[in-house]
Amino acid sequence: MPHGSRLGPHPAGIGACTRRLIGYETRDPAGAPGRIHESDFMSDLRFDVLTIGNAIVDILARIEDDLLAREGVAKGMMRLVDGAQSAALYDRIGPAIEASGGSAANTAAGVASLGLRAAYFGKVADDALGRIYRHDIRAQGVHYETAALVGGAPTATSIILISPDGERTMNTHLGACHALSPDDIDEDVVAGSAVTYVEGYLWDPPLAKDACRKAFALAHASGRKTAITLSDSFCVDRYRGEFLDLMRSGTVDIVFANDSELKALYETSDRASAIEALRADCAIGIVTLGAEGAVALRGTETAPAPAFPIDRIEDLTGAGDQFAAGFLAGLARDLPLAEAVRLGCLCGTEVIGHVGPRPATSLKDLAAQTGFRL
Ligand SMILES: Nc1ncnc2c1ncn2[C@@H]1O[C@H](COP(=O)(O)OP(=O)(O)OP(=O)(O)O)[C@@H](O)[C@H]1O
Ligand SMILES: O=C(O)C(=O)C[C@H](O)[C@H](O)CO
Repeated sequence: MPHGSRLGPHPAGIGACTRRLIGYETRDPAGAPGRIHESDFMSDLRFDVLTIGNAIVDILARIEDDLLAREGVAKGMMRLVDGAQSAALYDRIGPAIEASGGSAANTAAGVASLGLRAAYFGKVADDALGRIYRHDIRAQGVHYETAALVGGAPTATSIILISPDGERTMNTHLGACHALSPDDIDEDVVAGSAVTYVEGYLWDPPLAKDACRKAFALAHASGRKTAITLSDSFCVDRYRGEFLDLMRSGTVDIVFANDSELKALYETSDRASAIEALRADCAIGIVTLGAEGAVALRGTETAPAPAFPIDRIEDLTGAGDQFAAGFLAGLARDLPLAEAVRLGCLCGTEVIGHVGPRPATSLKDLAAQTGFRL
């Protein structure tokens, strides 16, 4: 299929597509884009973005890099650990900060912080951390109704080691996330969401990929869009064939990768050729490039944006997650592609200025102060 043709003749983004498919226009007479109109309710479009992911409580601690060498973990990666390994590592770190996390949940929180409508599916246990997690994501304005796991593994945690340069290395105990299954996919929510976005990390627990495939099929059957983040270069190494198949079969429309995930996907060290391969394999591809900003690809269109300057990087946890929030919100609001990338960069910059994976300020206000009209 030619690039971009899955998005139809008006390559104006998710919001535009959805509105076209359901036959209404949201620009008000004054021309302000993206207002929620009565027609939204008539159309059954309930959410701008639905995300699905591993529901994880982050345990964030500053470390010196020699701890990574002693632990035998590569800086910047996510490694899976069991309960005993997690407990042993916890004993070896200094004081920590606990915060609700999980890559796709962080993105949903970012979308809500931007003032858009977000929903989330992810599995916690019926335990203290699970109750905190549920409170936090709802308090952040995200629709979250996934049933908690009763009588099984505990709520997932990730011990996130923050290096002096802000890079984060994650040690994730998936716990209750192993129980996420197709039964947790609320069909009405998928059908009522303009885009369903999942994290590649979901290919680790056994049934979650089936849940994703079910959600993707429902989304497309309802005329909605689908998206995935490749999550981590080691995750790409584990599931390269399946990720490429999702892209080349048209199961996912929008693909997010950072530089190392992109190169891992195409097994090359050459960014330029990998970018062209990504362009050919999906309707919209986005590559985040840390301090170099990011670039989006849609058919023959290439839309780069520089990173916003930042005085001091405190913690890189969640940079890609918040980038995705800004970019998806930009598409939902019909921003030009380069502006959606720029909004993604703005959201990425906010989260690296403090410890923790979710916004510490209103992204809606930050976007308005920076000149975005959402
Ligand atoms: N050093 C930096 N300076 C300025 N902006 C940055 C920096 N690092 C990240 N960002 C912003 O955050 C966005 C996402 O960062 P990055 O490309 O590192 O994603 P990522 O590797 O997926 O992040 P993470 O895995 O830590 O969530 C970038 O496109 C950029 O806008
Ligand atoms: O920093 C990242 O890449 C993240 O995706 C953040 C973590 O996944 C998340 O908060 C872990 O629970």
